[in-house]
Amino acid sequence: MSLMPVSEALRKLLHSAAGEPPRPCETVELAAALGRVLADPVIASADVPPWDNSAMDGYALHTRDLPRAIDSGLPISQRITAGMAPEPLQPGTCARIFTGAPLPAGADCVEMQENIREEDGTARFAQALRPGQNVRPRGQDLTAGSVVLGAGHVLRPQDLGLIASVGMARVKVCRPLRVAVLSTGNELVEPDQPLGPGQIYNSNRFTIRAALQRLGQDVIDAGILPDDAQQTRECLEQLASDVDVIITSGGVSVGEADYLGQVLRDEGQVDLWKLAIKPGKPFTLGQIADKPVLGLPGNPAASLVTFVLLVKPYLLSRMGVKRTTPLALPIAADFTWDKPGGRDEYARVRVGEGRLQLCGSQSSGMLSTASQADGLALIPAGSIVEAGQLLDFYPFEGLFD
Ligand SMILES: Nc1nc2c(c(=O)[nH]1)N[C@H]1C(S)=C(S)[C@@H](COP(=O)(O)OP(=O)(O)OC[C@H]3O[C@@H](n4cnc5c(N)ncnc54)[C@H](O)[C@@H]3O)O[C@H]1N2
Ligand code: MOO
Repeated sequence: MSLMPVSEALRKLLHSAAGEPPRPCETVELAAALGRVLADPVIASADVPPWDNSAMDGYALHTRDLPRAIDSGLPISQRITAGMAPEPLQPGTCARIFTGAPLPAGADCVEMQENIREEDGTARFAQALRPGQNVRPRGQDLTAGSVVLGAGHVLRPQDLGLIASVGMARVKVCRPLRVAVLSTGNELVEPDQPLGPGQIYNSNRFTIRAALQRLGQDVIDAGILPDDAQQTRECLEQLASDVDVIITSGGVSVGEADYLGQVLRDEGQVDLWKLAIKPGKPFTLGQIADKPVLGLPGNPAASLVTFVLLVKPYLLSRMGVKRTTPLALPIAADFTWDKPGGRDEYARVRVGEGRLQLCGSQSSGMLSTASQADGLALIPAGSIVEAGQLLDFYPFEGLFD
């Protein structure tokens, strides 16, 4: 059976997300809006800055008075600090002015104080200035009525500052999704419990929960589900009545105990399965009782990679975010890759001396190499890599934000 290219899987995921009802929204204080998704565009109600102001500590004057300013100097007729409302500048004079202070009417430029000699209330200028020099004009940053940020924008620290700069204290944002996280497998035990024969600790639960928290979603931890068809069916149906999205790990491959996939096929529907991605081939998109189920493969690295590359764009799209694909940076490989694979491989890599270095084993059962890595590098299906070749690098910072 041929594997579905990742691009096609992503298209289907985003199409499926677009078919869901839009998120309800809520109004939050700006200080609590970090990472939230704007529900409405933010429009500037006034110009920023609201008036022309000085970019330097110095002296404001009109360029027409420059010949005299250089020749014999100009009397200083006022002193303007930030926060003051200045008087209009008397012709033939200059004003002492400080960074951020409003430019007085009648002045059109500012000279920095390092270039001025001040003596007995007179400022002597040394050089010519252009109109507008060292002046930050009204509306330089934003003009009244312009779109400050569009709907679907994920708010970062600089965005909160920008919104505050137009005087807004609250924003309308999308309500987070209720997302259930379900771990499947008889072998799983929670940390702090003794390990019995054949058992391992449930690590995916923590990776996935934390990744969802980073995205600001409401996480419902549904615990561990044993490998049992009846319990899988009941658990999925119960979760479907309670949450917006179900994310599972494990049980989606072809094994006899891979009940997650089986129950979806028998009781719900499977829209995506078997992708040309490594790690992560058995990633599944399905539905149960009309609720989406995103089935991550159990192998920890496969779970991580499919979360950041497939689940995250789906969730962002559900939240109304427009740009859902992660930012890729072209960086030269410091390794060779001789055997072309049949799937797009997302290799765990470090950046050392500006080049991508493989982080040891790329086994999908290993998580330590993911923790050593700075991000993922794409080695496209059917490709070899020569040292120095540019690869798309996806830093974890961008993948998890
Ligand atoms: N005959 C085939 N076997 C497998 C194929 C295949 O195409 N044919 N695909 C392999 C690939 S690729 C992957 S990836 C895995 C995924 O299988 P499942 O999603 O069904 O996952 P499990 O079998 O339940 O578990 C796989 C592996 O991961 C460990 N695991 C599971 N859950 C957790 C957890 N919460 N925390 C830590 N580790 C977990 C589990 O113990 C297994 O070792 O299938 C291949 N097989
Ligand atoms: O996704 Mo599996 O981990 O490709 O080997």
